[in-house]
Amino acid sequence: MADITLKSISKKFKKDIALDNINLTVRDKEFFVIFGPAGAGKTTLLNVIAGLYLPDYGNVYLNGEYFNHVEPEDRNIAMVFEDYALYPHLTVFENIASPLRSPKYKELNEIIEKEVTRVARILKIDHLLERNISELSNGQRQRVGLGRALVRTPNVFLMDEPITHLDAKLRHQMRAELKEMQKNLDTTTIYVTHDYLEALSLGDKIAILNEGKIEQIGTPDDIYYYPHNEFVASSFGEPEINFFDAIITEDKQLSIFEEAEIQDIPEKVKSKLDESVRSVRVGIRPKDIKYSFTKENDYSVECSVYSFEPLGAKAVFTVEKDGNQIRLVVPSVLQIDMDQPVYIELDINKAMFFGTDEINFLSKFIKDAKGEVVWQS
Ligand SMILES: Nc1ncnc2c1ncn2[C@@H]1O[C@H](COP(=O)(O)OP(=O)(O)OP(=O)(O)O)[C@@H](O)[C@H]1O
Repeated sequence: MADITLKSISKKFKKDIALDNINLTVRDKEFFVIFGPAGAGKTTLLNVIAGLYLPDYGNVYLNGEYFNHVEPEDRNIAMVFEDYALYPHLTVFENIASPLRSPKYKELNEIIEKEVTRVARILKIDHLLERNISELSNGQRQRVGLGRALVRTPNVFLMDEPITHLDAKLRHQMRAELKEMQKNLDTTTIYVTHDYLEALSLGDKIAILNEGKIEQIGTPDDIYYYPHNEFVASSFGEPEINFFDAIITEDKQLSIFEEAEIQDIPEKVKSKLDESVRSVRVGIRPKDIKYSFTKENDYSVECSVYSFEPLGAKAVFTVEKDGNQIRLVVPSVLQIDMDQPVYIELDINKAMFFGTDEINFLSKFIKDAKGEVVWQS
């Protein structure tokens, strides 16, 4: 069993703050995803957990025990990196077996045989064991890299973008396989990615990191449906969510476009709106905007066509209103005349409401006695 807790972790490189007061707990057997853009601090965080970097401030605990002073090689943590440095002159079997032959783990041949076969089966490379690394595809090499980490039954797996280099089709396949593999492994895993689909599909929990700070921690549903702020909402979803400035009227109704009818605010949002709130930001995902080519009701507004980008069965249709671009998802068979007017209607029941400070009115978080944000799961 292995759970990991980070308390108030901060790390600087000269003047660059890579991690800024990180607090999180990864529970035993959880698949915990760390998601964030380039330079967010994801790899630094893994290195702190692995013991490769000492934090400037804060503590790491394993199963509640203070862990900062434990040397990396004594942590029993296995790391899988994006560039899986394999031994090119050895077979797949020998590559996977290599950690078990190291002086630290020196295992009997019989045990090595059993373990390598077990891992190779999980990764579906058992038919490749006698091949040389040079005879493998990139995807197969990636699996050998994973196999080499899996063979050790560590306390924790740390995976740093392990499938980023694969082409889209293979990545999709590996994503499904990683998920299946995780069920069989039963080992706490911390997985770094900047791919939001990977985060949503693999994570039991996701922590969103941005400029060294945690923006939100939650289940994939929490993150997608209750993003804590505009940064999180924009990071999950393709095409990106649309934001509108809107006015709350005296009788608590919503006005987004001057020429459209004001609308009722969904009850659950209304009850959270303070009397003094007069302006909000409304976030609506592209799939939640209806379109038509004739005006159908008083809630729709006229826009002009900006662009039409077919992507297989679906297309991204961008329209323009008062100089702002609004993204919609439509079937790609739609015939669009660039000069025709288009009417859009926002599905307010699917909208997210953010304050002018970009914080979502409905996201689940509380503040502790010190005023620090504590995420509810
Ligand atoms: N060894 C180092 N020396 C100096 N600065 C560093 C070092 N490692 C990371 N940084 C800086 O710390 C910040 C966080 O880097 P980190 O590699 O952790 O981000 P990341 O989220 O993993 O990014 P990416 O997705 O691009 O790998 C960046 O500003 C980076 O330039």
